[in-house]
Amino acid sequence: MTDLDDAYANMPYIPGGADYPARWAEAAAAYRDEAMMVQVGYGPGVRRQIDLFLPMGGQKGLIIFVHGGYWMKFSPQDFSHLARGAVEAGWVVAMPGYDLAPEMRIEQITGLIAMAVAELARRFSGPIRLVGHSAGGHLVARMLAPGMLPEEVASRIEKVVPISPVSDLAPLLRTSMNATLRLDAAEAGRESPVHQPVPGVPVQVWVGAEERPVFLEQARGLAEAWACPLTVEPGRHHFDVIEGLEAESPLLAAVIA
Ligand SMILES: N[C@@H](CC(=O)c1ccccc1NC=O)C(=O)O
Repeated sequence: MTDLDDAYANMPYIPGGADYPARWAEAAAAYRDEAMMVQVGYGPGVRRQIDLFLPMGGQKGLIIFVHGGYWMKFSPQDFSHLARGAVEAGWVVAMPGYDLAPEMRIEQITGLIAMAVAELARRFSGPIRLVGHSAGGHLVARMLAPGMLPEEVASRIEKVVPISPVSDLAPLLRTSMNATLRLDAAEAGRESPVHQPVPGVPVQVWVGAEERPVFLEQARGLAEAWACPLTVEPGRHHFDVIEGLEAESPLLAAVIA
C-alpha cells in the first residue's frame, strides 16, 4: 500500500461496489441483443475495434464514448448499454476499445484513441461529441491537446463531456497502480489534461457528489484549468454517475443538447 491507494480506490467506498462490473456486463449484453450494432477495426488486434450503435432514422451526429477502468480494465462490451440514451435521441454512438496497461503506457492509449477518433471521422460526416468516464474522461480530454488530431477532425468536435475524469496524473505516481501504469513524472505531466492549453470547444465536466474527494478535486481541477462548467450531480458515486447516459437525464441532456 502507498499513501494514495486508498484515496483513489472507488470500489470499497461504494455500497455493493463489487457487484457493478457483473451488472454492467449483463446490461451491456442485453442492450446489444436489441441494438443495431456493427464493429469496425482501427488497427491490429481484438481490442482495436469500435462498437457502433446506430439509431433508427436520421442521424444527428456521432458521439464517441470512451470507457474507464484506470486504463487497465474493461472493454466497450462492458458498457454498451450506455449508448441507449443518445441512440434513442438519434445519434450514432461509437465505443472504441483499446489495448490496456501494462501492455500499453497511458500515452500509447491516448494515441490509440486518437486513431479511433480519426477513423470514425473518416467514416461519418457531421458533428462529433466526445464523452468518457474516469480514465476514459482523461482520454477524451487528451483529444483536445494541440496537434492530437488532424485539423479536419479537430474542427468537427463540437462538445466534450469528461465524466469523473482523471485530469492530473501526478498523484497516480504514488499509488500501487503505478506498478501497472508505469508512469514517470515526465509522462504524468505530458498526459495531464490540466496542463493543456484551454481548448476552443465547449467542455462540460461532470462528477458525482458522492464520489471520493480526489475525484471531486480532479473534476474541479479540470474545470478550473479550462474555465469550463462543472456539474456535481447529487446522489451519484463513481460507478452510478454514468447511468444517466442510458435514458433521459441531466447528464444525457448535457451530452446531446
Ligand atoms: N478497481 C477500481 C475500479 C475503478 O475505479 C473504475 C471502475 C470502472 C470504471 C472506471 C473506474 N475508475 C477509473 O477509471 C476501483 O474501484 O478502485
